[in-house]
Amino acid sequence: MSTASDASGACAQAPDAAGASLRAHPLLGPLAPALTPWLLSRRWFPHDDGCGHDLRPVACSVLHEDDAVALVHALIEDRRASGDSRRWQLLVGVSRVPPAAPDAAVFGRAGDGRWQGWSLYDATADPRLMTALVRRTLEPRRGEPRLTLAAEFGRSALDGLVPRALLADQSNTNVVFGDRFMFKLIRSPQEGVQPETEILSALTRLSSPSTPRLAGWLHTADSGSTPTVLGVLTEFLPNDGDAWRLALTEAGAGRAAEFTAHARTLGGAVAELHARLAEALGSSALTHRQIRDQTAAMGERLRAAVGEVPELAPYEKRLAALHEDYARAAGDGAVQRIHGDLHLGQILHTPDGWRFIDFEGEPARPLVERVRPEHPLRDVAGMFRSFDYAAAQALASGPPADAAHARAWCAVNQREFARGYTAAGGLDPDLHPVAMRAFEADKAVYEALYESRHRPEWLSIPLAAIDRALSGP
Ligand SMILES: Nc1ncnc2c1ncn2[C@@H]1O[C@H](COP(=O)(O)OP(=O)(O)O)[C@@H](O)[C@H]1O
Ligand SMILES: O=P(O)(O)O[C@H]1O[C@H](CO)[C@@H](O[C@H]2O[C@H](CO)[C@@H](O)[C@H](O)[C@H]2O)[C@H](O)[C@H]1O
Repeated sequence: MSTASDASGACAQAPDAAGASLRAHPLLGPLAPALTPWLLSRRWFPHDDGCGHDLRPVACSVLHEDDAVALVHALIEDRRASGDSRRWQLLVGVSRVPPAAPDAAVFGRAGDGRWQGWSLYDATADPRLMTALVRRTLEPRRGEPRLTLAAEFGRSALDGLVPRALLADQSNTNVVFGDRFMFKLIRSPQEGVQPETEILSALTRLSSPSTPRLAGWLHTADSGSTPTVLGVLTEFLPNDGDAWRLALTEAGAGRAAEFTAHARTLGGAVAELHARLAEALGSSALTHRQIRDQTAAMGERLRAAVGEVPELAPYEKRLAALHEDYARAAGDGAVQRIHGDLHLGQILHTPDGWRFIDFEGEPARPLVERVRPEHPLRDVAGMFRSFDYAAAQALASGPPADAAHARAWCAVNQREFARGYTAAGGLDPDLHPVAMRAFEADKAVYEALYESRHRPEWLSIPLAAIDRALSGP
């Protein structure tokens, strides 16, 4: 597919060009002119250079239809000019009259065809359609659509529960069913073992209190092919927010000591989570081969990120040297399943203590990489990075910005977190400085890629951290 760049090098590809293949599809064709620009502008859809997208239908079915409203399920592949390709999952509502959903969810009207002129919108925002999704997939009819909700409870448990979409779209879209269940629609599903269902299923069998219980999962059910997990249903955990909100609130209000106490208990909770993950899914000694593979993977991620985020280029050699340092220093550690994308926003503050959610791993990575056993200090490094983000957000941006105060707040909370982690049986990060430096840098490189794709205005946070780490003594 040809793409055009303007004089500044920015891409001038129109959404029309990206959606050419969708327009030829019998069902999606009339929806494509409105659907394509909406998809390209979602928070969960990567905004790299906005260029070179070629969207193609993979599967499409009508999950519900009456004379007022329809629910269309679609899997769409985005083939990039760069050679990458990723799948995206959409639930589109089609309504004859203005839909039972907030205005912000509505993105246009259908062109010609059976729904000509009907409103198009994100169906996750419509309680009727989310109820229809559950009914239809709990008891799929023979033939199309081949989607099944495998439920770990009696079928009636969801009856009468009113669905409500969470407003904050992150990597996925979450819908609460009557404060009893949380349904996560995975926006970029991949074929194969899905880490969140695998981990939550194992921890649920163990009756682990660290996480919500797994209640079910939505998956494709084509015979002969590996299922793709499309959604995850868990127990809803009543909470008064996550650790990220708490950190920003308390740091912003100058109540530093309060959060420092939380940092310590967070460390303890992560150590307990790691112990439960090892018990449920095993652990093994880190081998030379794994060290080589991990080092090579960090190098590949770095090269790919530099290709997409030119601001990383000046640091590339020094970052690669940190990977080599890790390869030389890594010795007699152990690997096990970890959270994989741990940050303050993944830990809910509940009346029963800290609870961990979102075991998907880093959403941009292939599933095979996300289910590998890893060094547990990777999660600790993720948390250290998150304290840095919180400090940058709460203390180092906006007036009165105070970079020195932010750095001190971050350091104290990292230290307390590490103490809590070690006291509860985790490794002492201070005894593994080379691994910690490599893992924090690797995470910051991932974050630079994530921010440049999804929140370019936050890119300076990981870049500043990389700069500090490499300019230090
Ligand atoms: N089991 C749960 N109980 C209560 N709230 C939850 C639960 N799971 C997720 N949430 C809420 O939904 C938000 C997004 O969930 P998450 O799994 O992190 O989605 P994403 O993959 O899009 O980041 C969380 O920040 C939290 O507020
Ligand atoms: O949406 P997910 O929770 O699956 O994770 C992705 O988005 C996160 C941001 O929402 C991102 O986390 C980064 O920003 C956080 C602050 O918003 C910060 O606390 C984390 O340390 C930082 O990595 C995460 O990397 C990404 O995978």
